[in-house]
Amino acid sequence: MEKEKKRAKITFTGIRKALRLYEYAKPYRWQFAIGLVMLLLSSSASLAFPKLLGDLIDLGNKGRLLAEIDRVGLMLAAVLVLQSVFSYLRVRIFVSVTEKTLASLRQATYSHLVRLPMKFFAERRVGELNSRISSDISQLQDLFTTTLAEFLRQVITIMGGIVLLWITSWKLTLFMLAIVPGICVLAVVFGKFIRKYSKQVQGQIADSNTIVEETLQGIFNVKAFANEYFEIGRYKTKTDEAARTGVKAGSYQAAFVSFLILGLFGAMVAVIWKGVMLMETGAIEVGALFSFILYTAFIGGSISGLAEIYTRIQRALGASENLLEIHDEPVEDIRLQAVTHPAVPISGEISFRNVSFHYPSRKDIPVLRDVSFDVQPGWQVALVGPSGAGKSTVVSLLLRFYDPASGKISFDGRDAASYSLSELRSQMAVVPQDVFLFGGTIRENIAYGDPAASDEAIAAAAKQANAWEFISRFPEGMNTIVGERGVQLSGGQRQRIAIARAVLRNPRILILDEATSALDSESERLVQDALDKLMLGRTSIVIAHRLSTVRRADLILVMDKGRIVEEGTHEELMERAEGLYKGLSELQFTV
Ligand SMILES: Nc1ncnc2c1ncn2[C@@H]1O[C@H](COP(=O)(O)OP(=O)(O)OP(=O)(O)O)[C@@H](O)[C@H]1O
Repeated sequence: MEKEKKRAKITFTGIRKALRLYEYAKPYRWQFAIGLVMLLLSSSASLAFPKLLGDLIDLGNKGRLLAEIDRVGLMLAAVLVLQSVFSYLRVRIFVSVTEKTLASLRQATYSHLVRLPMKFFAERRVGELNSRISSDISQLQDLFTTTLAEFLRQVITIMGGIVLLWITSWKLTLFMLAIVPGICVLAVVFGKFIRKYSKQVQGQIADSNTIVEETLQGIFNVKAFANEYFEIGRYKTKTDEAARTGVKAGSYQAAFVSFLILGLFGAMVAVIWKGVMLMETGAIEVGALFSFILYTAFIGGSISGLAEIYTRIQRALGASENLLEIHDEPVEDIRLQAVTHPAVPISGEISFRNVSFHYPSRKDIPVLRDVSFDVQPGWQVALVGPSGAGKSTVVSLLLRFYDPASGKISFDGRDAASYSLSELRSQMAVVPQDVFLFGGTIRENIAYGDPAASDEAIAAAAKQANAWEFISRFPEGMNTIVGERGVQLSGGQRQRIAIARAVLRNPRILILDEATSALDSESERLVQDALDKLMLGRTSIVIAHRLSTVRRADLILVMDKGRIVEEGTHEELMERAEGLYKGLSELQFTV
């Protein structure tokens, strides 16, 4: 339903909206204008053809062919040369304008996309966003390089053709115009009908591509669950559906083609019939009739081409609407350069005052209820509690991925909302449970903590994170490529890289999501030791699963169903006979 509405809107406001994309072409508008002039010249040159050929026939008819053939032949050759030169320039200019425009559109879309708030990504699928950047922009490429030029060429051919026809014989022109526009209107209506189907096929193909992408991204899970059959079935359903719609669209397309053939050839026959009748009365000569028929063919061809172009323009409008939807989403206030010296350095004091929160996608389910706590600079705070209690949500709010629905979060006594997002986040570092490594080298992955860091600083961070020892054992050392998502490294090694990243960042607040899966004891010792060094002298908020972490914490916040149900140190909480903490600690937090 929602999609239907969007399609209908394309016709009315689509063009005006899409013109906003003109902004990206603006720097090249003069180049584009020259391209348009070239287009005008090459189209006009092609219009001279039928006229010159008609002249040639008339000359032959009057027996003056030998005397004049060189003149007409030379003119035809000149027209040919001009047309090819103009066309060459037009294509070159249009392609260059398009490539530059689309590059800046791609850059603007991407830079907008990555600055969108978490809420946006939580509600959308990666495949869908991917296709916005790739296929929607390619649709526009088509529009700028060929469709628009074709459209203008056809319009010039139709208008210029009609003017030239009128000069040759207005009677015959009127007769032709009585037939052809009717066919034109029918063709447009028919084209519009077909467009509906091709859009549907496109959507279904996009859906099936999302399945491929998700399956490949989650191939580990697919295989582990032996769910290949399920994915194959899902893909089959979608592609069969697309094929069915495609076949249906194809049968309409076929009917459309035969309609055009019948209509256009029928019109041609009628024009010849009428022309020959006029020739009998001496109103038109044979050469002129010949060029008249050629012009009519040109015009007919252009009109039928227009229907196809109409469809392509509509498709491009749909694509630009999709893109503009991303551009219309409000971005977070993110600075586009590294924050080296924050204007307002924070000390690491944190306070939550009566914070309540629900995720924007599930407004009726409260996730945090009236959460209040205070953290002094340098404290180690452990968040514990059963799964779904809201621990990760507290961290998300701390990072300001979301804003609380009510209540206040402050850093150093100042409202979190009053800090610039980039500055605030630049003073925090996260060591997540599931470490994400990019497909580059180990050095690049560590440098993600501070892209401007020197090689020495990166090596020092690796050493402090107890990662140096295994990195130096690789023949390529720091330049070792980690596979996609770091599959070539063990869990413990990945964690130490993430720790090195955080060391390099030198944050005031460290956020740590402890791994639930047990590492072997040696690896565990190395990771723990690296973390201990990292936590020293900064505030750390740990989603804790290990008893050793909680024992040492300055403050333990025990969460359950979105509330803080107990708080204090390990000793204090163990004194509560019936406490949730006591119960959890007996399970050793390995939930
Ligand atoms: N992006 C989201 N949109 C909607 N609801 C969410 C989202 N993320 C989490 N939730 C819900 O919020 C609640 C708290 O989730 P949260 O991840 O904070 O719990 P947690 O204590 O960290 O759990 P775990 O220990 O299992 O990671 C859960 O009920 C969860 O379903």
